[in-house]
Amino acid sequence: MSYKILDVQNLTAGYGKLPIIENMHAKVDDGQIVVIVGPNGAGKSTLLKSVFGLNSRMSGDIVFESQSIFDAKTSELVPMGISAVPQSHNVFPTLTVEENLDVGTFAAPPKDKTATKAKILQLFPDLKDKLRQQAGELSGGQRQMVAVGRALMSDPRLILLDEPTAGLSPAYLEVIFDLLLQVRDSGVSILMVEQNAKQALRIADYAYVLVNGKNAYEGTGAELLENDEVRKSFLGGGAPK
Ligand SMILES: Nc1ncnc2c1ncn2[C@@H]1O[C@H](COP(=O)(O)OP(=O)(O)OP(=O)(O)O)[C@@H](O)[C@H]1O
Repeated sequence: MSYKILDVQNLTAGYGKLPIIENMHAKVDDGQIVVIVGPNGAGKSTLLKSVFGLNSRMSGDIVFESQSIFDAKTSELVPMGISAVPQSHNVFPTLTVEENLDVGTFAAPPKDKTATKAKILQLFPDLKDKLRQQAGELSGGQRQMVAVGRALMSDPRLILLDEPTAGLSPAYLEVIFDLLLQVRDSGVSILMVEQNAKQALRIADYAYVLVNGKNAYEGTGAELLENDEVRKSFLGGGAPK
């Protein structure tokens, strides 16, 4: 099977000369949500940073839409169709919601900014009447919508999300995951790191468990939720729900 969107092959990457992830693989196909889970410090964020050109890629390859991006800089990746949402500080609190969305067009202007913004507001209707409000005044969940919305403003085909539900209440968690399903169904593939592993696996088309910088398990979200070892070691035990 060929992977149309992203193919991370045998990747070793880290910071300076220190490797954190080693010989790792991960793939994202068209229209998929792919989730990376694993213990603290496993290297999940490091993988996302490597794909987005934010740290040292040492060996292996990263292929986006059949083209190697192993040596590409972040500033080149956004116009190619990759966007990212960092884990924290991901909105400009003193800018309005609309200004935050507009920032997302700076690195790669969409073909039709008005149409792209309208599409995003259709996905996140909660933001419609808050366009002139400062992003810092919004709830955590709404801020997360702004951050994802901003990433979508460059019309990406792949977005990288680092713990989109970090710090959110359990009620909001479901809201954000539902929205991500809608984003996927709108034609944008998602590679996402998540601490709320059980819930994230429920929406995952495919998932990888990363341990100590190496691939440990992989499968569809449903397969991993039913895997006894994965459940015991990474999902807090208990029967699948
Ligand atoms: N900028 C950096 N420079 C040096 N080492 C780093 C840097 N960022 C992260 N590390 C190290 O890389 C390792 C993996 O960190 P990473 O943030 O990728 O893990 P993670 O799986 O995302 O963890 P968490 O779930 O806690 O966010 C850790 O040992 C961390 O200390």
